Amino acid sequence: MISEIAIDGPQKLLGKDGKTEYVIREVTMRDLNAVIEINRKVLPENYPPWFFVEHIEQYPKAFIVAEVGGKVVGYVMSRVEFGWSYIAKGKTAKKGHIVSVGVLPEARRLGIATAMMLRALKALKNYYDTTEVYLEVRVSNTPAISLYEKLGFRVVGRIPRYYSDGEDAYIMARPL
Ligand SMILES: CC(=O)SCCNC(=O)CCNC(=O)[C@H](O)C(C)(C)COP(=O)(O)OP(=O)(O)OC[C@H]1O[C@@H](n2cnc3c(N)ncnc32)[C@H](O)[C@@H]1OP(=O)(O)O
Ligand SMILES: [Zn+2]
Repeated sequence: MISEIAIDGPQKLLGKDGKTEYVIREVTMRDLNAVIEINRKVLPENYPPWFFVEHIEQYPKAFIVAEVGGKVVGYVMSRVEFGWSYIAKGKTAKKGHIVSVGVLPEARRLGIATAMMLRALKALKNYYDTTEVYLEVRVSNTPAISLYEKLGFRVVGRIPRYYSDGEDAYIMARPL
C-alpha cells in the first residue's frame, strides 16, 4: 500500500472535490506559528511551542504540512520511539508515533489528512526505520477513527481516562 518511490520535495495534489489544489511537504521552522494556530483551533490537546519545535527539529521528514493557496491548512506531527510492539506481542520495536493531526474545517473532506498521513507513514518507514506506527484517538472521534481505519490502522488497546476531560483513548496501530 505504501509505495517505495522516494518522495522528498513538495507534492502538488488535487482535492476530492476535483478543483482544490493543495501541496503537501515537509515542515520547516517557518511553519511553527501556523501549526500551533491550527492545533489550537481544531483540538483540545494543545502543547507549548517548544514541543512543536522539538518535533520539527528531530523528526522533520515525518512532520508533514498541507497548503492551499500558500496557506498552511493542516499538519501531521510524528515522533519515533522504542518500546513494546503493538503488532508482535511480547517483542520490542522501533515505532512511529503519530502525535497530532489537524486540518482546518474549511479544508476538510478533500483527502488532505489521508495524503499527509500516507506521506508521514512512508517517511517513518523509509527514513526512521520504524516497523509499525501507532496513535491515540478519542473513542468518540468517529471521523478520525474512520480516517485511520481506511489507512489500515486497527484498535489494539484502550486507555481509560486518557484525556484531561476523562474521555478514554483507543490505541490504534498498523505495521509499516
Ligand atoms: C492522533 C490524533 O491527532 S487524533 C485527533 C485527530 N484530529 C482531530 O480530530 C481534529 C479535528 N478533525 C480534523 O482535523 C479532521 O476532521 C481530520 C484530521 C480528522 C480529517 O481530515 P480530512 O482532511 O477531512 O480527512 P480526509 O479528507 O483525508 O478524510 C479521509 C476519511 O476520513 C473519514 N472522515 C473524515 N472526516 C469525516 C467526518 N466528518 N465524518 C465521518 N468520516 C470522516 C472518512 O472516512 C474520509 O473518507 P471520505 O471523505 O472518502 O468519506
Ligand atoms: Zn500520542
